[in-house]
Amino acid sequence: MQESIDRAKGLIESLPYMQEFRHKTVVIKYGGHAMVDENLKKQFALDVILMKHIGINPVIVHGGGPQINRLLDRLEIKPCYVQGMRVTDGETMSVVEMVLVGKVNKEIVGNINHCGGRAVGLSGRDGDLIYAEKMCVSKKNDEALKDAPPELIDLGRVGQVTAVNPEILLALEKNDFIPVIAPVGVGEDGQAFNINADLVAAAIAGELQAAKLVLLTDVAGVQDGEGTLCRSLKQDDIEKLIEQETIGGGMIPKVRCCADALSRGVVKTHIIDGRIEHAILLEIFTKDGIGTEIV
Ligand SMILES: Nc1ncnc2c1ncn2[C@@H]1O[C@H](COP(=O)(O)OP(=O)(O)O)[C@@H](O)[C@H]1O
Ligand SMILES: CC(=O)N[C@@H](CCC(=O)OP(=O)(O)O)C(=O)O
Repeated sequence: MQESIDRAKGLIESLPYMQEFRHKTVVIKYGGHAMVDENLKKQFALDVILMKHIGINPVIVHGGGPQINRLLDRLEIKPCYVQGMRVTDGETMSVVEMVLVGKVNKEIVGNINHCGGRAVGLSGRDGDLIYAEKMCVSKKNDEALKDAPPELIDLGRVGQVTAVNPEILLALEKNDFIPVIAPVGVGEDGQAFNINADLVAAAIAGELQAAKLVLLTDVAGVQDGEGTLCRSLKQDDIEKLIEQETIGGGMIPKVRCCADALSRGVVKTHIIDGRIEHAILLEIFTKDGIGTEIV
């Protein structure tokens, strides 16, 4: 009996958060490293469906870096990254679009719908959702690129978001669908751009004036210099921690995306471990959460 009572108490603990976020938008970035196995993928789908059922508007932006690398490997194409961005020539762009839009996106949509939700998959090219332009990488302040010849920093079809056209998302929300977005944008030439999924999630969260942006990754959150999890960070701390090299690698674009989303009016951002079952629910509906919040 006590176990059942505790379960009910757990539900009541969530009530204030359910009330707070009803009718609000929560953008979830579902990173490729968080898509570990079938069980975890199903739990993710169930979390999203539960959010939708209690009146929250979840919008999913997914990645798929490791999944792209697996196909590139089979095609014997070596992946190459500059400052966390995949150098994307024409052939790689076809693989990126095939994997993100054709495979990963459909798998997420399939899981949500199979579990009883109503998801619709989109790429940034659908309904002109994400406009993009070529991203230029500066060699300035980058020791690793100091001696690189100029052609080495042409990232090819890597894009950055120039605008989000939310029309299609609003139409889906009105009809109670859950949008699942692949991070491929459209350029002025009508061609596809490969965009880092964190950047897309931040731009969409800003455009929709989301209550939250939640990034699911493969670490517990942001760690301090001693390796301890930071429960809460302020937007102003971020550049300082990058300068001190406490934050490095793939975490740099993540925290910068959070700062960018906050500047665009998103209320709170979170970086959490997507490999934990029900990570999103634990972060949003419990007092302590499980990862790092950036406010
Ligand atoms: N201060 C830090 N706290 C946590 N992770 C960090 C930190 N500095 C660097 N990292 C690295 O950032 C990585 C997360 O970025 P990345 O692998 O690009 O994530 P994803 O594939 O989910 O987009 C971590 O696995 C970790 O190695
Ligand atoms: C330009 C660029 O690097 N694009 C990423 C898009 C996918 C992504 O961001 O996936 P994760 O979130 O799983 O890393 C890529 O090609 O891997």
